Amino acid sequence: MPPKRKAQAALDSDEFDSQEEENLSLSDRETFDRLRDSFDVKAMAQQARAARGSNAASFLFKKCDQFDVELKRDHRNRPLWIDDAGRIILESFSPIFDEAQDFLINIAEPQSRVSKMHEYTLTAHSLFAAVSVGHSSKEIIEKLGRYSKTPLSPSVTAFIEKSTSSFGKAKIVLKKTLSYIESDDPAILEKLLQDPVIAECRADSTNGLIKEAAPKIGAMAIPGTKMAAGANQIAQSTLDPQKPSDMIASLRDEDDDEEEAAHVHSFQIKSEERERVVKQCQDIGLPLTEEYDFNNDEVNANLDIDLRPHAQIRYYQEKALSKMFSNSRARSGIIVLPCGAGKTLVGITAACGVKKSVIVLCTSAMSVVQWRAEFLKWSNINPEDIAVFTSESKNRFPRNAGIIISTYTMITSTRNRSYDSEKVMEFLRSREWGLLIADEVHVVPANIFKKVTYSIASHSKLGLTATLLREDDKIEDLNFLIGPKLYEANWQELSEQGHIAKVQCAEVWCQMTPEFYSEWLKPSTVQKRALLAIMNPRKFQACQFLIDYHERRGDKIIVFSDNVYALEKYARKLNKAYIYGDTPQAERLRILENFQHNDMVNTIFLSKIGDTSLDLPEATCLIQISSHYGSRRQEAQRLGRILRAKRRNDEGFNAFFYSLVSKDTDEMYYSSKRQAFLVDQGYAFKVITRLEGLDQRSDLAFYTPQDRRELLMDVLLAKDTDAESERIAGDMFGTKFASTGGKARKKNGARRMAGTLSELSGGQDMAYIEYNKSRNRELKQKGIKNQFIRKLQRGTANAKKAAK
Ligand SMILES: Nc1ncnc2c1ncn2[C@@H]1O[C@H](COP(=O)(O)OP(=O)(O)OP(=O)(O)O)[C@@H](O)[C@H]1O
Repeated sequence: MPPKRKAQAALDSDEFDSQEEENLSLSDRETFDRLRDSFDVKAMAQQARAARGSNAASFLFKKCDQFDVELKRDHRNRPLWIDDAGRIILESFSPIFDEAQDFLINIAEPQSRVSKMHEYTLTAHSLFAAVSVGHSSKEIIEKLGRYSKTPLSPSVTAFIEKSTSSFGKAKIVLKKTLSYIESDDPAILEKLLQDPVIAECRADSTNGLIKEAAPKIGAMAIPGTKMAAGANQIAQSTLDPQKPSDMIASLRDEDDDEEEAAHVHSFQIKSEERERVVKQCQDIGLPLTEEYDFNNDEVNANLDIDLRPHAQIRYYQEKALSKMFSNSRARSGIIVLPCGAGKTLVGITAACGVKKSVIVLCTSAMSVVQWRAEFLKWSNINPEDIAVFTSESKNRFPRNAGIIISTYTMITSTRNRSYDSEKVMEFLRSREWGLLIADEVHVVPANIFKKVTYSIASHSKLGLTATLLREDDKIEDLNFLIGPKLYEANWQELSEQGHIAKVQCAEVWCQMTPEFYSEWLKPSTVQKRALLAIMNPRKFQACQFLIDYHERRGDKIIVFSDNVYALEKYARKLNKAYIYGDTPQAERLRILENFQHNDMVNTIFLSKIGDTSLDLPEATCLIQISSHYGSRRQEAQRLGRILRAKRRNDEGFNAFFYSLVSKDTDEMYYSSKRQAFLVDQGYAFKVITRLEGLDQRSDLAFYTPQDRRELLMDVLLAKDTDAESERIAGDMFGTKFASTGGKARKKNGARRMAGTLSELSGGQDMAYIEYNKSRNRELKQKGIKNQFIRKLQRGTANAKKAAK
């Protein structure tokens, strides 16, 4: 029975039939389960029936007083339910779904977007972001009312009015690398200065305010004015890809009719207290805006950069950028796009829009190399104008304006800076930057980002991420560290349109062998038990079986293991190449190059260094054998490695994502936690309880009891440190989470459905040949070069040369 009828049936029966509930697809079930946890389904169904509601979601709103209110007569044509607390359910099967979704994405936080129903929440932050991209309070209330099946409750209306009324009253600006709070209205500043925290952060000790003639910069975007209309026009512009030159022109379009305030008033704050002030202003209900009028900045030199003619911005990239650039200024904030959807090009286009010096911060030196290569690929920037600041190369650009790409660690580490590093840091500190692009921004801890903004005086900041997720729940910090979320794309929509691959996700349950399980049950250290679960021979065989199966289908496979001991054991035993933190850069590039272009190398093993930023469009299958506790962020980013699959637009193409878990161990608990985010993005995880044909395969590793006992001995003799996840210098991922033993999140885990591999993809008749030599060494002897890798290598070599 389709989910809509299923929901309808729930209205017509006294309770949810558990057998029928089993038949729901996982994503629908997940929504029902989660919502049902917080509501009383029976009562909801009765209430909704009483209200004669015949809509799919009506029974989900038991606690809403508004169900005493009549549904609008034409409620069937309206797609939204809004409860008193600002939670919104959108029916994705409504004919006006697209229009309603476009609107909701601007004003509310998406929580869950499974196939038939999407869930959003109105928050103060989301409404602040809505006003900052040109929506007025009146417009928000009117539109929500129009889409809603019931009249808006007064509490929702009041919340919207309150959250939007204080927007734009004061802003934070940068003048000659110093920070000021500025407003047209001195009373607002006086009010701010009455706050003890803000007063303490003031840089000067005078009582008065600085009064200046209003700069050309003009007033802030006022919702409903021509400026805002212009912004909306860009936001709602054609979905067809635009010519890059038009795109940039529209981003830089000026509006001369804007009215200017006669004077502005300001006071200076201590640069190191910038974030504290921004946060405090938010807390007291006077959020500061940060916008950069780059067109009128005559102090900082212009950067000669434009997109190349072949760069065609996709519609969702354009939508995201239009949120940043409406009203001809660059607004600080965060853009959320799925992995592989092209955040780098969004960042590059933003740099082409601002045309002032840009600093890009990444999480690793490898990403730095990739960002540089992408700048050269998509823009006409003079290669000399892009400098790289990493431990290997410490460059500056020679002209007045340029781009520097570096890592968070390079900018924020204070210990033992070399002379060269210190010189570059001085260079970075001494100037104003037009734009700071923060890649993978969700992983940056607040204290690190504070150090960044203290060192780098930038007029605007753009945070890029695929998952606004942090296991320590500090994601809220980003609102004041960078700015509000400007745009978040829908994963399923992009995958339907072929911008990212469609993926079949499965969790494969692997029985522990008796000898491994009896050891696992004994009192032992957490580390040893984890290692026993990872090295479970059944898991090993499942991995081997899946590799064989997918290699035969012509897939290119990445096997992920956080644990380096397991990574090496698996890879060596299966004679596959592997990369982890200690693998030298040249060897990494050689392996990746072979993976992409050598038909003999179809599987590689990667440690968590491959979680992010690796652009391997050949990869079509991913197998995860060990991972970082319940990290939803890692799960999503790993999925991202196959979302860019080159073959994604082939007819009927599917990429595959398998998580192998040892049954009846902690791995099962963590696995379900890990899936929660992806389930919210509409992915359905199947559980494979039995790999058909695996038991008959006598050629698989550890087939004999003797082999299994030997493996067990190895594992028991391994050091506890072997069982730990890899620690990578400068790695910021999940460190906090690790310290809490993975128990930081309260969010529900995903629910699973049983199935067999054949349902997913079918599989039999595998062959296995064992080699003794390390595949890494073998590849070293052969060596293949392609353009992409050569470019990467050339980038590194040039950087090294320049550094000398
Ligand atoms: N508009 C576009 N036209 C053509 N190719 C594009 C476009 N945007 C992005 N791509 C390509 O898509 C691939 C993925 O882009 P990118 O590496 O920027 O993804 P990402 O969003 O940063 O992913 P991750 O979060 O995994 O790092 C790259 O090969 C990039 O060149």
